Amino acid sequence: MTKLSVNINKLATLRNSRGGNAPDLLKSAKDIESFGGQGITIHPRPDERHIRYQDAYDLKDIVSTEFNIEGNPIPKFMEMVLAIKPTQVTLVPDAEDAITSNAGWDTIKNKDFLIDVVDTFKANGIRTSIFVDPIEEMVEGAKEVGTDRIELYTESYAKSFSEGNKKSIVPFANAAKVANDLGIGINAGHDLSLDNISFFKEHIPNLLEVSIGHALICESLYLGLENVINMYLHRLQ
Ligand SMILES: CC(=O)[C@@H](O)[C@H](O)COP(=O)(O)O
Ligand SMILES: NCC(=O)COP(=O)(O)O
Repeated sequence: MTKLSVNINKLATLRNSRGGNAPDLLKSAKDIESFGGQGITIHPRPDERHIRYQDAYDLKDIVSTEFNIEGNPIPKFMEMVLAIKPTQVTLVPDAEDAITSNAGWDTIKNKDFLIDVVDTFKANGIRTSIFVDPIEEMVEGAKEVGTDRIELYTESYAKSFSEGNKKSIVPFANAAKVANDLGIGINAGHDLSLDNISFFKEHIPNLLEVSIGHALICESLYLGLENVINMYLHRLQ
């Protein structure tokens, strides 16, 4: 079974657009869990345009499933994650002005830096995951760094799949084989959706977790949040 971690960044974006507290992020997180979500993911960015650092602290006592915090391990981010001690931290190399995540780590060039960061989080009992493109050398580099898991950056798969090209799964299946051979856990995320999730899961053995936000919230506008979560759970069995 693959766990579904619901990324609630988009709910924070909606809330922030009016400056009040609707939708109530803490209530939404609890509701998502009661609808069957097996984790809550947030990705605070330095400009706090959606999830704010304070949201992360407030969610600490609310999330009772797996809490996954994603971001670039700048000092402010590291301090926050170490104070909250979520289930998992996912390291993403985003530039400050990135609209959304747009690349995985070069785990070879950044080896020493990542070893320090991963060691720090693991010493504090926090599971680590490193966001990588589906490149076999980057998965091998992640192993060298000592991370518990990788998160496969799935935008290229999602884009090609929507254009009818299913061959884009190949690099992901190859990267997953390397990860499985090396004993690293596999997560995945970015632009996964009700349309493309089943094919992805079918081809990635031992897919432990997917984090999904943008498409899931878009789909919920038409189908309802509880219904959509259950549609994902059905596809991830
Ligand atoms: C790592 C990843 O792919 C997601 O966390 C994605 O970056 C969500 O961030 P935004 O909601 O800011 O697009
Ligand atoms: N790690 C990926 C994530 O949390 C959600 O990405 P998206 O579904 O919003 O593209």
